Amino acid sequence: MAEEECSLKVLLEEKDREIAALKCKLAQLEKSHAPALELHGKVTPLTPLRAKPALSNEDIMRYSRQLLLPELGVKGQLNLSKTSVLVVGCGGLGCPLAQYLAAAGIGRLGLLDYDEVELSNLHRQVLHGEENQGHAKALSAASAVRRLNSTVECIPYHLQLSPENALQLIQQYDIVADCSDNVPTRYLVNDACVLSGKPLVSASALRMEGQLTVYNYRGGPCYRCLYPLPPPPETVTNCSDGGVLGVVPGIMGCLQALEVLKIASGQGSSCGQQLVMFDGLGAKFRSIRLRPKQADCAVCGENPSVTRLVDYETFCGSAATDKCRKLNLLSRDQRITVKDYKSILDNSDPHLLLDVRPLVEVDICHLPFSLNIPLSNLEERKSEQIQLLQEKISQLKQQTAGDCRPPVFVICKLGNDSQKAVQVLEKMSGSEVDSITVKDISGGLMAWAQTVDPTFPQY
Ligand SMILES: Nc1ncnc2c1ncn2[C@@H]1O[C@H](COP(=O)(O)OP(=O)(O)OP(=O)(O)O)[C@@H](O)[C@H]1O
Ligand SMILES: [Zn+2]
Repeated sequence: MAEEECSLKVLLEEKDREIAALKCKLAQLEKSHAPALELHGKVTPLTPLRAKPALSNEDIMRYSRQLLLPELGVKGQLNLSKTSVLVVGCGGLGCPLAQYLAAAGIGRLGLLDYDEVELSNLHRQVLHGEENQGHAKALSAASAVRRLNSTVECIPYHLQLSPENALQLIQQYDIVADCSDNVPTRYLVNDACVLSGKPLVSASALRMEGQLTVYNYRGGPCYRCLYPLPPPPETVTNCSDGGVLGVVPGIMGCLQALEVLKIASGQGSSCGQQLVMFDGLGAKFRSIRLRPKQADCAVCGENPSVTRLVDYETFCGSAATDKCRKLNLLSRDQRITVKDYKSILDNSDPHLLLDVRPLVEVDICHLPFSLNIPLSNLEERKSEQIQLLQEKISQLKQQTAGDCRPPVFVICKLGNDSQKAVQVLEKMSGSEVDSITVKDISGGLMAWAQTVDPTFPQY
């Protein structure tokens, strides 16, 4: 009996290995298909969507619960089946949006994203699973959508929407949904929608709040009518900086799906000149009426200056991805690498390590012996915190008798806030803080985790 059990165990282990090898092969195959899809997205024009003459018995069963709605009915359902929607971004908003559009029987769904699935996406990007990590989001979302409703035509685009491809793509769809997370892409999608005459269902979500508007719809304003100029890049916070509770983009993505379905079915959206605001903390929705289309709008106005797509990264002063937002505020001699800092630790050289992240991030992980004063408190010159810093510096001075400008190293998550903190500290005068050598640790704690200590958590 024991022998049988043992050989069964060996067999199972062997099968597990086979399954793992097959999964690995599948992942490689999916990856190798991505460039082909990218090309497909760029060059191949789509065939027009054919209207279904009538609902099949299977359609009637599948959509029966929504067919019963007088607001939709058979006519509305047939309208859905002949509508195509381009989803820009398959992240926190795009996943629930695509899921509900597919479930409701939209005719064609274009799923566009340049990025790959990461573990930190899974709490909100609910079409992707653990096994999709490292895979193209567009492909992962497409296969989840196909599993849900194989009658929906689904076209993944593993590429970045850019001024070179946006018009060609957007012109092929009836409705566009902006589910991206950066300002240049918002202007790009807006302008491409205005120039192609497509309604744009746009939403955003951050922390515990969300917003939704439909632009360029039935004579209503476009995004530029309301925001003629981009915000200064340093005032823009994204989910990887500010955090977001997964269900909040879930709610906003569902609201986007609702507006798309209303437009596609023929019922129409009421958000064409309206901003819907969701406050997750207070569990409240608020709607405000927006100003109308502006005659002097640069793209949809009477004498537009934007008549073709422009360089949106230059216009906004920031990148169209949130991947490489690295500031360069200091000179070389004001910065050290994480490896340099490791040698300082190894040599036990006296110094002070100042961590300028918010407390909530310090609670996630931190280096031992660091002093935490958030950048915002330094900027506001919070007296208690400055006093604490001064005390630590005078202790350091006692340790480093003879060194009149002892070293203070500043660290944060990615090395952007720490540079700002160095500038703030250098401007402080007339105090202990005045007589230090202050340097930024380049790349911050994430560089520390990647190059010095792989056991240090990344977030
Ligand atoms: N110009 C663009 N072209 C294609 N996809 C885009 C573009 N701009 C943004 N996106 C995609 O939009 C999605 C936005 O979703 P979300 O903010 O939830 O995700 P994220 O960038 O993965 O998050 P995090 O900031 O936590 O890394 C991302 O998947 C991003 O790759
Ligand atoms: Zn406008």
